[in-house]
Amino acid sequence: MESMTFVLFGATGDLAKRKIFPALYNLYVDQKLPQSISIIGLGRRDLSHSDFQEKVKDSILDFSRRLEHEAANMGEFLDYFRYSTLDVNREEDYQSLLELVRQREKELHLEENRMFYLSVAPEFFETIALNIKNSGLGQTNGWKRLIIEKPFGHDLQSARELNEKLSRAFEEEEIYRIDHYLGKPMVQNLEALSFANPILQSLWNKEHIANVQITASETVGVEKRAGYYDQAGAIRDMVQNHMLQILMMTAMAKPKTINAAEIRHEKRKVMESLRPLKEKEVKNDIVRGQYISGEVNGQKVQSYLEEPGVSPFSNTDTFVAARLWIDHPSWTEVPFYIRTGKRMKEKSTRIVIEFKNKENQKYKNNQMNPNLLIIEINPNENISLQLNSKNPLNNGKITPIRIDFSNNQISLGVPEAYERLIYDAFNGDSTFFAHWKEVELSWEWVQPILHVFENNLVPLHKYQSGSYGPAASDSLLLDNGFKWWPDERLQESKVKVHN
Ligand SMILES: NC(=O)C1=CN([C@@H]2O[C@H](COP(=O)(O)OP(=O)(O)OC[C@H]3O[C@@H](n4cnc5c(N)ncnc54)[C@H](OP(=O)(O)O)[C@@H]3O)[C@@H](O)[C@H]2O)C=CC1
Ligand SMILES: O=C1O[C@H](COP(=O)(O)O)[C@@H](O)[C@H](O)[C@H]1O
Repeated sequence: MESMTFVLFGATGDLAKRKIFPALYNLYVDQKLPQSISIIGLGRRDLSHSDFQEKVKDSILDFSRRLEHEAANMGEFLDYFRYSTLDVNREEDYQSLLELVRQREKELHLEENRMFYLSVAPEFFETIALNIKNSGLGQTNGWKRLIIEKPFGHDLQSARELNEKLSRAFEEEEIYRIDHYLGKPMVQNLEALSFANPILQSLWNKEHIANVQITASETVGVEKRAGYYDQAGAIRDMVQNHMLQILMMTAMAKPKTINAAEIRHEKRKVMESLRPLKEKEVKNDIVRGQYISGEVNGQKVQSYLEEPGVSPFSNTDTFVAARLWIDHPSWTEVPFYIRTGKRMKEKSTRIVIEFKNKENQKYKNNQMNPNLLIIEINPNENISLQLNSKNPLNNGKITPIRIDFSNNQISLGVPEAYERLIYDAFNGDSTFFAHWKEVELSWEWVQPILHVFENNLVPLHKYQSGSYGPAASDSLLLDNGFKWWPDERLQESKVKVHN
């Protein structure tokens, strides 16, 4: 791998502490860091190089997935790090940064490859990009790359403005937009699952698939992020990015070649085929909700409106479910359902593919369950197939059986999303980063929903914390003769019977 300088804006922040330093450390342990690298952290507060190295060390001890931090190795790793004080608005700070970058490039005989990671609030992106350009940091004899964290804009217009400003300093190929869902092993695996398995590939279309359900439910509430979340809601926080990215990865056609350009091209085609929503369709096809108090994992929790920092009159959505249609010959009349919410019964990110069952009528007196392919993304990584089979203990009645292809043993040693993504960015592989066109098309699709939500043109369904969300989200599927899988309300009612 080429030698480089990694410049981290926001190096004293939460994301750096919890994700970025541990990811860099694990890459180091796996010998996946460049042989020669200089890592420069930036923040407003005054820190010496060794203070900063101590912070990096603490973050690894607290958050690294592995504890192979014997002192000798740790010392070598920490020696890559230097710190420079920088206020994003002070031009002279970029000059000091440039001096440090050049000094380290000289000391370590590095090529002039520079990676800039903006782990700061998005309102700083534009200023930083401009200063990178004007200060000379961006003029190199090697390559330059920019990694940015979502949110990429607050709506379509602001996203376009942001992109336009970034593009004054960086080319599209130089921008790596992190969507950490694209770093999850099972999301990355979707492409292999559907295209490397002829059995599944032949079934991956409207002839055989009845509907697709994508769920990202969380048990946590708004946590300490009300300032951001109350302005964003689930629609911006999860749907515009993660949920639509999973949709693209699930519905894309087989690329001509498996490479970044072709995969991103096919993903874009999914978004271009996504049926746009007008106000009427938003009313029919979108359900929004907000949690009230309840019990999650045995703990009583307060309502969204009682959370610190949330406006007591907030109409912010903490739950969104939607029915989507992809107007592409492969997917005509196949509904895709998505839903995401906070303070729900379980933490589960999964895709369920329900297959059509044309043989159902042949078995009289036997209500058959559909075949399901269940792809569990988080917290478990697993693929399972639900089939129908005769049960010898029940007079040969046809009952569903599950075949599990559990990955849990392997997943213990699997790199985390940030490790995979940072490694890919080091290598210039943008396959699992969001292309601007994907981001723009996602905002275009979401924009009418923002309008309807902001003008309160649809009900805000209150749902109990610890539930499966508003019952109205079931109706989206019932309208088409389907239900969410696994059969959750049934499981819920069974639990109640046993109680
Ligand atoms: N935390 C998370 O889990 C996630 C965060 N993100 C995104 O990552 C980004 C960073 O988030 P997070 O780490 O949580 O934020 P924090 O508030 O914890 O950290 C912000 C960082 O920005 C620096 N900073 C603030 N103002 C300035 C300034 N004027 N000049 C220079 N540096 C400044 C701070 O340094 P100092 O105080 O020293 O000035 C600090 O290092 C955000 O865009 C967020 O949306 C995305 C996904 C998850
Ligand atoms: O980006 C975000 O994702 C998390 C959920 O991520 P996961 O990896 O735990 O599924 C969500 O809690 C957060 O609100 C959102 O900003």
